[in-house]
Amino acid sequence: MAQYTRVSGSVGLITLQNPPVNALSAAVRLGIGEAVQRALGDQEVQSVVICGQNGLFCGGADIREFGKEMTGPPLVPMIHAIEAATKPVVAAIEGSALGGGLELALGCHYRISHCKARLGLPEVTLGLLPAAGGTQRLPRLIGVPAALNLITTGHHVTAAEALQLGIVDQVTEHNAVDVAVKFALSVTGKPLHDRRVSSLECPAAPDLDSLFEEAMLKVRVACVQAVRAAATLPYARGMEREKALMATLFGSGQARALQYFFFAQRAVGRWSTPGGARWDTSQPRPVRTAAVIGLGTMGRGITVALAQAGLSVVAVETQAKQLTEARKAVAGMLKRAAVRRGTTPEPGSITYSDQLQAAARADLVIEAVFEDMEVKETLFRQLSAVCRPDALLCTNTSSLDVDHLASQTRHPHLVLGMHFFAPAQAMKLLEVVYGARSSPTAVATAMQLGKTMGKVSVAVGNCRGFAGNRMLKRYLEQAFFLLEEGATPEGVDRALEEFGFAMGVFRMSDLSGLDVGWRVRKAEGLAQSGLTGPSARVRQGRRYSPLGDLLCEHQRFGQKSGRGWYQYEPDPWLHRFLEEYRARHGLLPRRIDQQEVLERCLFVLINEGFQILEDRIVAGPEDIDAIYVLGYGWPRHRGGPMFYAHMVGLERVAQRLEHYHQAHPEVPYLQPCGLLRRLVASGSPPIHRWRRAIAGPHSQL
Ligand SMILES: CCC/C=C/C(=O)SCCNC(=O)CCNC(=O)[C@H](O)C(C)(C)COP(=O)([O-])OP(=O)([O-])OC[C@H]1O[C@@H](n2cnc3c(N)ncnc32)[C@H](O)[C@@H]1OP(=O)([O-])[O-]
Repeated sequence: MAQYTRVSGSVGLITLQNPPVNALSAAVRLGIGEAVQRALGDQEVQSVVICGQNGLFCGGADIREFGKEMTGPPLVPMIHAIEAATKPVVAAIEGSALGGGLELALGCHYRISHCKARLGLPEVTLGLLPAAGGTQRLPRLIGVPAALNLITTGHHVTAAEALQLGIVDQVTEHNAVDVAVKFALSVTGKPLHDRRVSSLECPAAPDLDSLFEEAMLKVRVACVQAVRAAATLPYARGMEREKALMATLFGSGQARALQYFFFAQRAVGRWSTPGGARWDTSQPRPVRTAAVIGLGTMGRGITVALAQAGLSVVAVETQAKQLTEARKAVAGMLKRAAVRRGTTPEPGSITYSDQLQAAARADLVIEAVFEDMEVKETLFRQLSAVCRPDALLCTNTSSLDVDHLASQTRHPHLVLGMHFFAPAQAMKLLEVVYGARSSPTAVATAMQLGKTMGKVSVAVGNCRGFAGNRMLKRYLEQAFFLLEEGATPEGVDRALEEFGFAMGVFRMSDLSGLDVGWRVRKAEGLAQSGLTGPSARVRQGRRYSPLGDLLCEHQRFGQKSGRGWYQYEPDPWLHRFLEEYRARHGLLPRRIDQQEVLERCLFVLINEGFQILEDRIVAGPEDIDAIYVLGYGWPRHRGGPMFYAHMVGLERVAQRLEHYHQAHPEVPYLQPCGLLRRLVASGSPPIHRWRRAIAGPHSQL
């Protein structure tokens, strides 16, 4: 909706009203159109101001309407009508003017922005282009190079940057609506022709062709083609081109996946646990001081993330040398981040200590010591004695049992996992792992703290590997099996990288270090050296590949040792090693195509995702997708593993898993899990219905 009032005698004020972000829904478009007509027809009104309620101009088109049949008046003619108005129209931009919101403002004759506002055309991040005149008006207003940059990256700019670029006419520290009303009074009666952006000539830029060619290479082809139309065609033909290009994008799988993921990231904030704790009934506690115990790579990153979020941090490391190094490294990270942001580093909110006692007054403690249960058990007992009785005690373990650690403390309801991803100061994902006894307040507090640190927090139940690493294990396992059967690391990685992963599984393992997993497998009794014959490839009655262990026995730990699955210097060793390994175990190599690589690696991971949903480790498929896109490099334009399964079709996923299970009966995880089978049997409902379908006693399956 849009509210119309008259203010200061002669200014028609139109306020967009559609909480929370004043998205341009059908009702809002209708409301704006009617209000504009009213203002233009009102004899008393000399000028018009458009603003949004609650300090936010407009978050753009209503993404929830995408993919549904269009209702209500379209956006483009409405913006045209505003631009064609014979009374000056001023946009008062507060909060955000994004996508269709900025395009609406570009249709106005003047733009006044509050200094804290952010502006941008993020459509490309949703697989779309700014098709409400954005690709035609923005280049005419600020020139092709700057417009191309904003449109093809989707980056937001600050009000100050927008002023410098020429997107807005004035920036104010005061109430932008009041300033815009005064401004509207001052421009009453002034000619409007050269204020209509669509009638401007696109400013000439040298060497436009090479600019477009370069931008084309950056893939955002449709956006580039549309902006090229602005530079080369009259406005009306440019608009036709924009519309045609948008039509090709609108129904694409990529756009659907990106829009799904936009909402998935937000859906994970509405967490719930099988015990009945929920985001809307659990109150987080304020956290002002946090302690980090253990200042290795993870501890340092966590310290930086907490300090950047404005908390006081007590950083504890008992080894003197490590403490000195950490202090230097943290200062360096904070400095580099400040330079990137164009600010100065915050004055020290971090205190360092080599004594655990220093954590005594912290509201929350995150331990990031060596991944070893005995070390962590001892630490939790000590923390429980040293810290405040109401302090939250969190572990950054990536796989150890949170319930067991909780049982070492006096207040197990205050113990949680906070599983960060490296580098912890940069990665957007946080798994908040609740144990059987974790209190709703503890979960809410950790979830909120993650958000304060700018992360997407996902609530996950306690199980081996939690959600992300539990699924990863199955994916890695299939990759090893494929090598045994004849594939090469290059071939597997190529298939995954062409699918969209930034790095294939072997390249990724080399980067993170092969010895880490080896140590875990040794502790679990899986990695055993010297085994020969059939028993070498079987553990706990299931197929097991010792390839990763053998590589480590040859001191190939990945990039850190100069070689792993790849040879970082000329070295035919690995292929010979694989041939000998296959011969030793009587494995006949065969040609493995890309389809098999993808299906075996990805469908087994998806199958484990369904098992995790069935075990109620996470509340919905969005949780898994957020974890995989933000923490494990799953290509965002494919929405996440569970959305991908929905796109491929559950029946096909189940059939292919069944097929591979028949070929490899010794790998039980290839068998479609119960939930996947039941979803298929109930007609493969779309992904937004899975949550309801899974929900315990009311299950519809
Ligand atoms: C021809 C067409 C051409 C134009 C195309 C476009 O404009 S494409 C659009 C281009 N625009 C964009 O891509 C901008 C997307 N939006 C944003 O970047 C941010 O929301 C923000 C910066 C506006 C506010 O940040 P913040 O941290 O204050 O808030 P938050 O992010 O937590 O969101 C709060 C709630 O609002 C919901 N919601 C948000 N936007 C939309 C929407 N457009 N629609 C519907 N819903 C939307 C969001 O799901 C959440 O709902 P929940 O979970 O509470 O049910």
